[in-house]
Amino acid sequence: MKIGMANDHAGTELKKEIIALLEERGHEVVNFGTDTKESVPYPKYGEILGRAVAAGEVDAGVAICGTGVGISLAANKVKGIRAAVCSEPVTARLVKEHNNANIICFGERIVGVEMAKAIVSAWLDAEFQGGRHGERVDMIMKIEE
Ligand SMILES: O=C[C@H](O)[C@H](O)[C@H](O)COP(=O)(O)O
Repeated sequence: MKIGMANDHAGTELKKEIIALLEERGHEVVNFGTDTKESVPYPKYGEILGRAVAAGEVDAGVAICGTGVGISLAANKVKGIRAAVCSEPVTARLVKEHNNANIICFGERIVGVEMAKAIVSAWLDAEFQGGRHGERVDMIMKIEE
């Protein structure tokens, strides 16, 4: 898959580890920045990633900020985006299986490197289950109309 990555200054270090994981797993990574610790606004990066996923420029996205929340709120404002904040892998699996989350988010100030890798792996390994979950996701997407 082609996976987009975006983060603010609070996610720069963890992003490097996640890019390495994604590349080890054979994915192509598109890095939308930021790549320094100079303070930048997370809404900008959430929006950039959200628009790239919604446009099909990338297949899915990983977003990091201090908590994962701010960047998820921004990404979720883009039509077609279901960005989910996770701090452990069970939720990460379920947001794919039940909610078909197309962006996974977490906080560098909240989770360690190994937990973040476990979150990303659980999300990538899971499959959307459709059925009743598909009907509910459709209901969410209709709210955008
Ligand atoms: O939800 C917001 C994120 O956690 C940001 O990364 C955080 O607010 C940045 O905080 P600061 O500007 O104090 O580094």
